[in-house]
Amino acid sequence: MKRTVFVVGLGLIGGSIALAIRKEHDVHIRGYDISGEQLKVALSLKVIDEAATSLREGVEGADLIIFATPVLKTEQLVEEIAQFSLKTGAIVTDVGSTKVRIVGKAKHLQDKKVTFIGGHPMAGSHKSGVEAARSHLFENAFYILTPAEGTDVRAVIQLQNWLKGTKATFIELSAEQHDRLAGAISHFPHVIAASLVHQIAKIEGEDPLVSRLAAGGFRDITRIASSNPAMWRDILLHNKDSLLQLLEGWTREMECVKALIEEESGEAIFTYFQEAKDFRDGLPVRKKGAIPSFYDLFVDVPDHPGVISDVTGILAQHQISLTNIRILETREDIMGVLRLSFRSEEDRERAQIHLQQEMYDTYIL
Ligand SMILES: NC(=O)c1ccc[n+]([C@@H]2O[C@H](COP(=O)([O-])OP(=O)(O)OC[C@H]3O[C@@H](n4cnc5c(N)ncnc54)[C@H](O)[C@@H]3O)[C@@H](O)[C@H]2O)c1
Ligand SMILES: O=C(O)C(=O)C[C@]1(C(=O)O)C=C[C@@H](O)C=C1
Repeated sequence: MKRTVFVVGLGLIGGSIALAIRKEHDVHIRGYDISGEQLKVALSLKVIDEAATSLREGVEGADLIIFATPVLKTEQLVEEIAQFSLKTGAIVTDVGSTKVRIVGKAKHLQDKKVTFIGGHPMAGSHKSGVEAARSHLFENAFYILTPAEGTDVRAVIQLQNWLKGTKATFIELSAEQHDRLAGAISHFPHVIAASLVHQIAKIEGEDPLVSRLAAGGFRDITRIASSNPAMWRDILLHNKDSLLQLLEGWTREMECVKALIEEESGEAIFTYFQEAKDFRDGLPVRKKGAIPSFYDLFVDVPDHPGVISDVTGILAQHQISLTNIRILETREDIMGVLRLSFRSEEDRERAQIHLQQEMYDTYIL
């Protein structure tokens, strides 16, 4: 008989995990979502095999239960299932961006003969919903697990085996360390991105030209400000202490920068940027995580209809797959720049050769 996986919350992450599990296991996937629409889409996209009508019904007989709901909800639901009948030996996990409060609530499951292991796949997107789910979303990303002290190591291995289709790299942290680090590398940057957008919105009130000029660097650094506000509200509320500490540190940092500018200390300003560049350039680039792995190729294209299909046609003709394509807006009035992303260095090299043969100017940054 097939084993049963129950996914609660069929959005971007729940859907992607379900697809990744299906790739490696012959399982029956049951889903539950508060939104009937998401459930319907998940069924029609074959992300799940069956829709549960309630949490109680969904957990029944499930071998693996995954919470992929917003973190405040997950905290409640993990406690709620403690009143239901759960299969002995089942593993319960979650994918929430915060861990301390969720893992704390999982203590209610201690007497239920199941094992709770907190989880957080460190990859995602600013998109939401099951339509955006992809089985390869977590490929090469870190997948943090936060088993509580004394957790049976066999359960941790079992969970990693369930999740091997994610092709992520598993790493174990305490829930506290997780929240401190995720606060610094993920939660806080989202606050900064949103604050930069607010700053421009205020300036726009005085000079509307500013948003038309906001391209390149501004767009890159604020992409994540387009993320789901409800999700980020919950994360900030959950990770309050780490974020308040980070905000204090950041305020001090900005005071230092302010002083450097006021004093017109050219050398110190140079060092400030140089040190940041050295650190960032030294971050691992072949993994998803702090810096995603991109094999980008830039192509100058004249601004005329059909040019994108010509470029993609050339790639298709040589069976080169793209992982992403984007028109950079900086030069829209003169000449377009296409940014093509590939899965490997080899794909990028082949694309460059074939596009150059067709007289396209290409370059790698
Ligand atoms: N988006 C990311 O980049 C990312 C990455 C890693 C982890 N996470 C975490 O994954 C979780 C889900 O995020 P997402 O991006 O998939 O969000 P999403 O909005 O795409 O999906 C969340 C789903 O949960 C459903 N839901 C909400 N309340 C519910 C309830 N009470 N019962 C059942 N379903 C309910 C929603 O209807 C929605 O379909 C969050 O905890 C988030 O912190 C997100
Ligand atoms: O790529 C993005 O859009 C993300 O914001 C993904 C991101 C991140 O901050 O890196 C967001 C939240 C998660 O908990 C993990 C990954």
